[in-house]
Amino acid sequence: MGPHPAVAAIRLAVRRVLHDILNDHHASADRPASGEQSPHERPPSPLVLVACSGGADSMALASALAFEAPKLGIRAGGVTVDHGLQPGSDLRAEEVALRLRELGLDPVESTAVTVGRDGGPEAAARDARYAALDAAAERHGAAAVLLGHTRDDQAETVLLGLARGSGTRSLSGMAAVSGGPGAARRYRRPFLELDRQIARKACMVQSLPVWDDPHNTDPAYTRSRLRHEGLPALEKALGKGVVEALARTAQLSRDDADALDAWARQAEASVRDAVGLLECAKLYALPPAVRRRILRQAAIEAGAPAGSLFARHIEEVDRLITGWRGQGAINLPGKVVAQRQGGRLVIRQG
Ligand SMILES: Nc1ncnc2c1ncn2[C@@H]1O[C@H](COP(=O)(O)OP(=O)(O)OP(=O)(O)O)[C@@H](O)[C@H]1O
Repeated sequence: MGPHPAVAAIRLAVRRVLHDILNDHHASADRPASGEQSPHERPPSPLVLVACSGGADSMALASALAFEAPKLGIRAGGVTVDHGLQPGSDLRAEEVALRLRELGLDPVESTAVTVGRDGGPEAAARDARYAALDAAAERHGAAAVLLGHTRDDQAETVLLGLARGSGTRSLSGMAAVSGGPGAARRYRRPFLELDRQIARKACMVQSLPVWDDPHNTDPAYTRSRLRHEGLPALEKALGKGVVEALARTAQLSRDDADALDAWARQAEASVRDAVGLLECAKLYALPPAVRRRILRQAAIEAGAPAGSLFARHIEEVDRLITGWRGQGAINLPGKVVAQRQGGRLVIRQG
Protein backbone atom coordinates (compact mmCIF):
# COMPACT_ATOMS: atom_id res chain seq x y z
CA MET A 1 0.00 0.00 0.00
CA GLY A 2 1.34 3.44 -0.94
CA PRO A 3 1.47 6.38 1.41
CA HIS A 4 -1.67 8.31 2.38
CA PRO A 5 -2.67 10.75 -0.43
CA ALA A 6 -1.77 13.75 1.74
CA VAL A 7 1.71 12.33 2.40
CA ALA A 8 2.11 11.50 -1.29
CA ALA A 9 1.13 15.11 -2.16
CA ILE A 10 3.64 16.76 0.17
CA ARG A 11 6.42 14.42 -0.96
CA LEU A 12 5.72 15.08 -4.62
CA ALA A 13 5.80 18.85 -4.04
CA VAL A 14 9.15 18.56 -2.26
CA ARG A 15 10.60 16.14 -4.81
CA ARG A 16 9.90 18.62 -7.64
CA VAL A 17 11.69 21.40 -5.81
CA LEU A 18 14.65 19.16 -4.92
CA HIS A 19 15.04 18.34 -8.62
CA ASP A 20 15.17 22.07 -9.40
CA ILE A 21 17.76 22.59 -6.66
CA LEU A 22 19.88 19.75 -8.04
CA ASN A 23 19.69 21.22 -11.54
CA ASP A 24 20.80 24.61 -10.24
CA HIS A 25 23.56 22.95 -8.26
CA HIS A 26 24.91 21.04 -11.23
CA ALA A 27 24.67 24.10 -13.47
CA SER A 28 26.74 26.11 -11.00
CA ALA A 29 29.26 23.26 -10.65
CA ASP A 30 29.61 23.25 -14.46
CA ARG A 31 30.80 26.84 -14.29
CA PRO A 32 33.96 26.70 -12.17
CA ALA A 33 34.74 30.18 -10.89
CA SER A 34 38.52 29.68 -10.92
CA GLY A 35 38.65 27.63 -14.10
CA GLU A 36 40.85 25.15 -12.24
CA GLN A 37 38.26 22.59 -11.30
CA SER A 38 38.88 19.24 -12.93
CA PRO A 39 36.03 18.15 -15.19
CA HIS A 40 36.03 14.77 -13.39
CA GLU A 41 35.67 16.25 -9.94
CA ARG A 42 32.18 15.60 -8.63
CA PRO A 43 30.55 18.48 -6.80
CA PRO A 44 29.89 17.72 -3.12
CA SER A 45 26.29 16.70 -2.47
CA PRO A 46 24.25 19.82 -1.79
CA LEU A 47 22.70 20.59 1.58
CA VAL A 48 19.07 21.70 1.79
CA LEU A 49 17.75 23.20 5.03
CA VAL A 50 14.13 23.35 6.09
CA ALA A 51 13.03 26.41 8.07
CA CYS A 52 10.73 24.93 10.67
CA SER A 53 8.57 26.69 13.26
CA GLY A 54 7.20 23.41 14.56
CA GLY A 55 3.81 24.27 13.01
CA ALA A 56 1.95 21.85 10.78
CA ASP A 57 3.09 23.33 7.46
CA SER A 58 6.78 23.31 8.16
CA MET A 59 6.69 19.99 10.08
CA ALA A 60 5.05 18.38 7.05
CA LEU A 61 7.74 20.00 4.91
CA ALA A 62 10.50 18.67 7.16
CA SER A 63 9.09 15.14 7.03
CA ALA A 64 8.87 15.20 3.23
CA LEU A 65 12.40 16.60 2.94
CA ALA A 66 13.78 13.91 5.26
CA PHE A 67 12.08 11.27 3.11
CA GLU A 68 12.97 12.56 -0.36
CA ALA A 69 16.44 14.10 0.01
CA PRO A 70 18.46 10.91 0.63
CA LYS A 71 16.94 9.29 -2.47
CA LEU A 72 18.41 12.11 -4.56
CA GLY A 73 21.78 12.21 -2.83
CA ILE A 74 20.93 15.49 -1.12
CA ARG A 75 21.86 16.20 2.50
CA ALA A 76 18.93 17.51 4.53
CA GLY A 77 19.12 19.70 7.63
CA GLY A 78 16.86 22.04 9.57
CA VAL A 79 16.79 25.38 11.35
CA THR A 80 14.30 26.67 13.86
CA VAL A 81 14.31 30.27 14.97
CA ASP A 82 13.50 31.27 18.55
CA HIS A 83 11.98 34.76 18.36
CA GLY A 84 12.07 35.06 22.15
CA LEU A 85 8.57 36.60 22.16
CA GLN A 86 6.95 34.21 24.61
CA PRO A 87 8.13 32.75 27.89
CA GLY A 88 9.61 29.32 27.33
CA SER A 89 10.16 29.89 23.62
CA ASP A 90 13.75 28.66 23.99
CA LEU A 91 12.52 25.29 25.28
CA ARG A 92 10.01 25.12 22.46
CA ALA A 93 12.72 25.74 19.90
CA GLU A 94 14.86 22.98 21.44
CA GLU A 95 11.90 20.65 21.23
CA VAL A 96 11.37 21.47 17.55
CA ALA A 97 15.09 20.87 16.91
CA LEU A 98 14.79 17.50 18.64
CA ARG A 99 11.86 16.53 16.41
CA LEU A 100 13.82 17.51 13.33
CA ARG A 101 16.73 15.31 14.47
CA GLU A 102 14.29 12.47 15.07
CA LEU A 103 13.23 12.79 11.44
CA GLY A 104 16.87 12.12 10.53
CA LEU A 105 17.81 15.67 9.56
CA ASP A 106 21.42 16.71 10.12
CA PRO A 107 22.64 19.36 10.77
CA VAL A 108 19.85 20.80 12.89
CA GLU A 109 20.12 24.03 14.81
CA SER A 110 17.97 26.23 16.92
CA THR A 111 18.95 29.86 16.69
CA ALA A 112 17.80 32.71 18.93
CA VAL A 113 17.13 36.21 17.61
CA THR A 114 16.26 39.57 19.09
CA VAL A 115 13.16 41.02 17.50
CA GLY A 116 13.20 44.81 17.11
CA ARG A 117 10.23 47.11 16.56
CA ASP A 118 10.70 48.43 13.03
CA GLY A 119 7.57 48.21 10.86
CA GLY A 120 5.38 46.59 13.55
CA PRO A 121 5.62 43.26 15.37
CA GLU A 122 5.00 40.98 12.37
CA ALA A 123 7.48 42.71 10.07
CA ALA A 124 10.12 42.93 12.83
CA ALA A 125 9.82 39.20 13.59
CA ARG A 126 10.01 38.38 9.89
CA ASP A 127 13.12 40.52 9.34
CA ALA A 128 14.87 38.91 12.31
CA ARG A 129 13.85 35.44 11.13
CA TYR A 130 15.13 35.88 7.58
CA ALA A 131 18.39 37.36 8.84
CA ALA A 132 18.86 34.26 11.02
CA LEU A 133 17.94 31.91 8.15
CA ASP A 134 20.36 33.70 5.81
CA ALA A 135 23.12 33.41 8.40
CA ALA A 136 22.40 29.69 8.94
CA ALA A 137 22.42 29.05 5.18
CA GLU A 138 25.78 30.82 4.87
CA ARG A 139 27.25 29.05 7.88
CA HIS A 140 26.34 25.61 6.58
CA GLY A 141 26.94 26.38 2.91
CA ALA A 142 23.35 25.36 2.13
CA ALA A 143 22.21 25.27 -1.49
CA ALA A 144 18.66 26.22 -0.50
CA VAL A 145 16.27 26.85 2.39
CA LEU A 146 12.72 25.48 2.19
CA LEU A 147 9.78 27.45 3.61
CA GLY A 148 6.35 26.02 4.41
CA HIS A 149 4.12 28.74 2.93
CA THR A 150 0.94 27.23 1.51
CA ARG A 151 -1.65 28.33 -1.01
CA ASP A 152 -3.68 29.71 1.90
CA ASP A 153 -0.76 31.91 2.98
CA GLN A 154 -0.50 33.07 -0.62
CA ALA A 155 -4.21 33.99 -0.70
CA GLU A 156 -3.79 35.96 2.53
CA THR A 157 -0.80 37.82 1.11
CA VAL A 158 -2.73 38.78 -2.02
CA LEU A 159 -5.65 40.07 0.07
CA LEU A 160 -3.30 42.13 2.23
CA GLY A 161 -1.80 43.69 -0.92
CA LEU A 162 -5.26 44.36 -2.31
CA ALA A 163 -6.37 46.05 0.88
CA ARG A 164 -3.26 48.26 0.90
CA GLY A 165 -4.15 49.51 -2.56
CA SER A 166 -0.80 48.53 -4.00
CA GLY A 167 0.06 47.44 -7.52
CA THR A 168 0.52 44.20 -9.39
CA ARG A 169 3.89 43.46 -7.79
CA SER A 170 2.32 43.38 -4.37
CA LEU A 171 -0.67 41.37 -5.62
CA SER A 172 1.75 38.78 -6.95
CA GLY A 173 2.33 37.61 -3.38
CA MET A 174 5.23 35.34 -2.58
CA ALA A 175 7.48 33.82 -5.23
CA ALA A 176 8.07 30.08 -5.38
CA VAL A 177 11.77 30.95 -5.56
CA SER A 178 13.29 34.07 -4.02
CA GLY A 179 16.63 35.37 -2.90
CA GLY A 180 18.72 36.29 0.08
CA PRO A 181 21.92 38.30 0.20
CA GLY A 182 24.43 36.81 -2.21
CA ALA A 183 22.09 33.95 -3.21
CA ALA A 184 19.36 34.88 -5.68
CA ARG A 185 17.54 31.53 -5.48
CA ARG A 186 18.04 30.63 -1.82
CA TYR A 187 14.42 30.36 -0.65
CA ARG A 188 12.03 27.79 -2.08
CA ARG A 189 8.36 27.35 -1.24
CA PRO A 190 7.37 23.83 -2.29
CA PHE A 191 3.86 24.08 -0.78
CA LEU A 192 2.80 27.31 -2.46
CA GLU A 193 0.17 25.48 -4.52
CA LEU A 194 -0.83 23.12 -1.74
CA ASP A 195 -3.88 23.42 0.50
CA ARG A 196 -2.99 24.02 4.16
CA GLN A 197 -5.35 21.21 5.17
CA ILE A 198 -3.21 18.72 3.22
CA ALA A 199 -0.13 19.64 5.24
CA ARG A 200 -2.12 19.27 8.46
CA LYS A 201 -3.49 15.94 7.34
CA ALA A 202 -0.01 14.72 6.39
CA CYS A 203 1.22 15.49 9.92
CA MET A 204 -1.75 13.73 11.45
CA VAL A 205 -1.44 10.51 9.50
CA GLN A 206 2.32 10.42 10.15
CA SER A 207 1.66 11.05 13.87
CA LEU A 208 3.90 14.11 13.80
CA PRO A 209 3.29 16.33 16.80
CA VAL A 210 2.71 19.93 15.71
CA TRP A 211 2.71 23.14 17.60
CA ASP A 212 0.21 25.89 16.90
CA ASP A 213 1.85 29.27 17.29
CA PRO A 214 -0.49 31.35 19.51
CA HIS A 215 0.36 34.37 17.29
CA ASN A 216 -1.43 32.63 14.42
CA THR A 217 -4.71 32.87 16.32
CA ASP A 218 -4.03 36.16 18.13
CA PRO A 219 -6.55 38.73 16.85
CA ALA A 220 -3.96 41.46 17.54
CA TYR A 221 -2.26 40.39 14.32
CA THR A 222 -3.65 41.47 10.97
CA ARG A 223 -2.81 38.20 9.26
CA SER A 224 -4.45 36.22 12.01
CA ARG A 225 -7.68 38.24 11.69
CA LEU A 226 -7.59 37.71 7.97
CA ARG A 227 -7.07 33.97 8.39
CA HIS A 228 -9.78 33.43 10.99
CA GLU A 229 -12.33 36.09 10.12
CA GLY A 230 -11.62 37.69 6.74
CA LEU A 231 -11.12 34.68 4.50
CA PRO A 232 -13.91 32.56 6.03
CA ALA A 233 -16.30 35.51 5.54
CA LEU A 234 -15.20 35.85 1.94
CA GLU A 235 -15.65 32.14 1.35
CA LYS A 236 -19.10 32.35 2.86
CA ALA A 237 -20.02 35.21 0.56
CA LEU A 238 -18.28 34.13 -2.62
CA GLY A 239 -17.90 30.38 -2.37
CA LYS A 240 -15.15 27.90 -1.57
CA GLY A 241 -12.94 28.61 -4.60
CA VAL A 242 -11.79 31.99 -3.24
CA VAL A 243 -8.43 30.79 -1.94
CA GLU A 244 -7.58 29.08 -5.18
CA ALA A 245 -8.70 32.11 -7.20
CA LEU A 246 -6.59 34.45 -5.10
CA ALA A 247 -3.56 32.20 -5.55
CA ARG A 248 -4.18 32.25 -9.30
CA THR A 249 -4.41 36.04 -9.15
CA ALA A 250 -0.97 36.02 -7.57
CA GLN A 251 0.52 34.10 -10.48
CA LEU A 252 -1.19 36.23 -13.13
CA SER A 253 -0.13 39.43 -11.37
CA ARG A 254 3.43 38.18 -11.09
CA ASP A 255 3.60 37.60 -14.85
CA ASP A 256 2.12 41.05 -15.52
CA ALA A 257 4.46 42.74 -13.06
CA ASP A 258 7.48 40.98 -14.58
CA ALA A 259 6.47 42.11 -18.08
CA LEU A 260 5.95 45.71 -16.97
CA ASP A 261 9.26 45.73 -15.11
CA ALA A 262 11.02 44.53 -18.25
CA TRP A 263 9.24 47.20 -20.33
CA ALA A 264 10.26 49.88 -17.83
CA ARG A 265 13.89 48.77 -17.88
CA GLN A 266 13.93 49.06 -21.66
CA ALA A 267 12.10 52.39 -21.77
CA GLU A 268 14.31 53.91 -19.10
CA ALA A 269 17.29 54.54 -21.39
CA SER A 270 15.10 56.25 -23.98
CA VAL A 271 13.75 58.91 -21.58
CA ARG A 272 17.16 60.17 -20.47
CA ASP A 273 18.89 63.13 -22.11
CA ALA A 274 22.57 63.32 -23.08
CA VAL A 275 23.69 63.91 -19.47
CA GLY A 276 21.40 61.22 -18.06
CA LEU A 277 18.56 63.37 -16.71
CA LEU A 278 14.97 62.24 -17.09
CA GLU A 279 13.10 64.19 -19.77
CA CYS A 280 9.57 65.10 -18.64
CA ALA A 281 8.04 65.19 -22.14
CA LYS A 282 9.25 61.70 -22.92
CA LEU A 283 8.09 60.39 -19.55
CA TYR A 284 4.68 61.96 -20.18
CA ALA A 285 4.29 59.93 -23.37
CA LEU A 286 4.73 56.60 -21.58
CA PRO A 287 1.86 54.54 -20.11
CA PRO A 288 1.46 55.39 -16.39
CA ALA A 289 2.39 51.85 -15.27
CA VAL A 290 5.72 52.08 -17.09
CA ARG A 291 6.40 55.69 -16.12
CA ARG A 292 5.76 55.08 -12.41
CA ARG A 293 8.12 52.11 -12.45
CA ILE A 294 10.86 54.30 -13.92
CA LEU A 295 10.21 56.98 -11.28
CA ARG A 296 10.25 54.42 -8.47
CA GLN A 297 13.52 52.94 -9.71
CA ALA A 298 15.08 56.41 -10.03
CA ALA A 299 14.09 57.21 -6.44
CA ILE A 300 15.60 53.93 -5.19
CA GLU A 301 18.81 54.57 -7.13
CA ALA A 302 18.98 58.04 -5.56
CA GLY A 303 18.91 56.39 -2.11
CA ALA A 304 15.25 56.03 -1.12
CA PRO A 305 14.78 52.75 0.79
CA ALA A 306 12.48 50.51 -1.30
CA GLY A 307 10.53 49.34 1.76
CA SER A 308 9.45 52.87 2.72
CA LEU A 309 8.65 54.07 -0.77
CA PHE A 310 4.88 53.83 -1.17
CA ALA A 311 2.51 54.27 -4.11
CA ARG A 312 1.46 57.67 -2.79
CA HIS A 313 5.07 58.93 -2.94
CA ILE A 314 5.42 57.88 -6.54
CA GLU A 315 2.02 59.35 -7.43
CA GLU A 316 3.15 62.70 -6.07
CA VAL A 317 6.36 62.59 -8.11
CA ASP A 318 4.29 61.54 -11.12
CA ARG A 319 2.22 64.72 -10.79
CA LEU A 320 5.39 66.69 -11.55
CA ILE A 321 5.05 65.13 -15.01
CA THR A 322 1.31 64.83 -15.55
CA GLY A 323 -0.08 67.67 -13.44
CA TRP A 324 2.66 70.29 -13.64
CA ARG A 325 1.63 73.64 -12.14
CA GLY A 326 4.94 74.78 -10.76
CA GLN A 327 4.95 72.57 -7.62
CA GLY A 328 7.96 72.69 -5.32
CA ALA A 329 10.34 69.83 -4.54
CA ILE A 330 8.82 66.56 -3.31
CA ASN A 331 10.42 64.98 -0.26
CA LEU A 332 10.80 61.21 -0.39
CA PRO A 333 12.03 58.73 2.24
CA GLY A 334 15.80 58.52 2.70
CA LYS A 335 16.16 62.32 2.31
CA VAL A 336 15.65 61.98 -1.41
CA VAL A 337 14.19 64.99 -3.20
CA ALA A 338 12.42 65.06 -6.56
CA GLN A 339 11.97 68.28 -8.50
CA ARG A 340 11.26 69.48 -11.98
CA GLN A 341 13.82 71.81 -13.52
CA GLY A 342 13.64 73.10 -17.10
CA GLY A 343 11.72 70.14 -18.49
CA ARG A 344 13.91 67.64 -16.64
CA LEU A 345 13.10 65.61 -13.56
CA VAL A 346 15.89 65.66 -11.01
CA ILE A 347 15.77 63.02 -8.27
CA ARG A 348 18.65 63.05 -5.80
CA GLN A 349 19.57 62.98 -2.17
CA GLY A 350 19.15 66.50 -0.82
N1 LIG B 1 10.32 30.27 14.11
C1 LIG B 1 10.59 29.81 12.89
N2 LIG B 1 11.73 29.11 12.67
C2 LIG B 1 12.02 28.66 11.44
N3 LIG B 1 11.23 28.86 10.37
C3 LIG B 1 10.09 29.53 10.53
C4 LIG B 1 9.70 30.04 11.79
N4 LIG B 1 8.52 30.66 11.64
C5 LIG B 1 8.18 30.54 10.36
N5 LIG B 1 9.12 29.86 9.67
C6 LIG B 1 9.10 29.49 8.24
O1 LIG B 1 8.30 30.39 7.52
C7 LIG B 1 7.15 29.72 7.00
C8 LIG B 1 5.94 30.62 7.10
O2 LIG B 1 5.72 30.93 8.42
P1 LIG B 1 4.37 31.57 8.92
O3 LIG B 1 4.48 31.75 10.37
O4 LIG B 1 4.06 32.71 8.03
O5 LIG B 1 3.35 30.44 8.48
P2 LIG B 1 2.60 29.29 9.28
O6 LIG B 1 1.37 29.05 8.50
O7 LIG B 1 2.51 29.63 10.71
O8 LIG B 1 3.60 28.06 9.03
P3 LIG B 1 3.86 26.83 10.02
O9 LIG B 1 2.56 26.09 10.13
O10 LIG B 1 4.93 26.02 9.38
O11 LIG B 1 4.32 27.46 11.30
C9 LIG B 1 7.02 28.47 7.84
O12 LIG B 1 6.33 27.45 7.16
C10 LIG B 1 8.48 28.12 8.06
O13 LIG B 1 9.05 27.51 6.92
